[in-house]
Amino acid sequence: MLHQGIRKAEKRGTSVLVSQVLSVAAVDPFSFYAAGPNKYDNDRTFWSDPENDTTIVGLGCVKQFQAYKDRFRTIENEWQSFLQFSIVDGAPSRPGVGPVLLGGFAFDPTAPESGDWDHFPEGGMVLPELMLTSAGSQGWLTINAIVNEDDDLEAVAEDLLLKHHGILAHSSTDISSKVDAISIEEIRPQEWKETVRSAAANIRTGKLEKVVLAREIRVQSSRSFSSSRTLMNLKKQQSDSYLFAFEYGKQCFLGASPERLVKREGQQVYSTCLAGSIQRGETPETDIELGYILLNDHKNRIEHDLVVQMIRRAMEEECDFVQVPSEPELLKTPHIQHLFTPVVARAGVGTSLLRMVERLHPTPALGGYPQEEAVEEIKRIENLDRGWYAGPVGWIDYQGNGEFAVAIRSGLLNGDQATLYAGCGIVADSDPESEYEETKMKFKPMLTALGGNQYD
Ligand SMILES: C=C(O[C@H]1C=CC=C(C(=O)O)[C@@H]1O)C(=O)O
Repeated sequence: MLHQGIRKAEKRGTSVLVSQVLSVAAVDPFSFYAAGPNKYDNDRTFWSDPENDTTIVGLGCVKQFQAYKDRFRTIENEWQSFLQFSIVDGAPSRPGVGPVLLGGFAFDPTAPESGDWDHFPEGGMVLPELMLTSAGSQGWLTINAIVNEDDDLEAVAEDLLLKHHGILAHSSTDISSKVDAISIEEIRPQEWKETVRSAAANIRTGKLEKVVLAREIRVQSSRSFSSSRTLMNLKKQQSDSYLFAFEYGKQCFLGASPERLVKREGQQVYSTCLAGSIQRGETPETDIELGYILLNDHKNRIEHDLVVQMIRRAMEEECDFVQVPSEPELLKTPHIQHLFTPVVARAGVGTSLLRMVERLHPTPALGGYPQEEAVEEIKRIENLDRGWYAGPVGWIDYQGNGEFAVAIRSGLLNGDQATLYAGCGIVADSDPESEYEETKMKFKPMLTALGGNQYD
């Protein structure tokens, strides 16, 4: 294949992607990720969906796709033209195997930056050098190489074999899920509550109907945070969420999000409306009671309905046969219950996964309503560099299948420090104190995974 690739590169006068897929016995994706730093220091990606349909771990990077302006389309176009002369061998006909890009997008590329996210591009997806896809007891290893016309076949082949053997030899690494002692620093909580108060007042008098305001907390550990350990903990504690991790330099952005943005599998498209929150009950009875309160709460229903309206409209523009249930149901995670409305559709002619991401982001679950005004309001009053928090993160394969989640319940690890982010939808009758309590609840999944739950 490499020989074929080099010949093709000569003929076309361009680099050629050679992608070889091997079926492998079940390899634990967490161990595979943890084995990465030996060779692939700071260059790892992780994705898994709540159904465990697709877990993808990427090590290294043979090509980066980064864009600022028109970021979704630019990456889409570059990916398509890059794939034009690619050679893919051994890939089964299932999504997420063979050439796959993994990555994400900042919430708002035009927002002022604090420096916290310096290593992260506004839009950045990577094609890993080695990628493990696992689904139940099945696994596939995709090895990607880019060859050029003047490459030496023997040298390229030897390099690939060494990497391949090296990683498989290491992938039995045992990861301890022990957590460290951590301390928490709140960042301007009073100022945030004040901002919520004035945002709600503006909503009562202006044309904005909802704005999502987020805040951050800083966490300090006695030793460097480990993204593999944190992912393992998230897997144990938040098994019904999407898990994701993206390393850039010494930083790693990771989290456990319950919220799908959009998934495409063949012509089938799925999205999710998730907004409106309440805590879990301590007993099954109080839990059911709280769920009932949430389903019937006026403020939460407004927050949720605005998300449904917007997603329905966006999906109807891009897809056919859009189905949206008329009433929300409950989605329960270990710390929180949400109002949840699933959306199913068929991809329209000429649409694509990244086009749908562009059309949907940010939904009123992360930005507000109307969309543009809400994003402007966030920029004006929030005083937070969201970076990739609340942006779309996910993957897209060479056949256009893939999935994006919304990067909430997340944090940025940086050595022995971590910054965690959480926000909530503000509407006309939002109360700053209860919104503050809601953000505390939304920090808990990440805090528990990092080192305990002393944030009460
Ligand atoms: C913005 C966040 O959550 C969103 C998703 C679900 C429920 C939400 C809410 O009830 O406010 C938020 O819209 C976050 O967790 O940081």
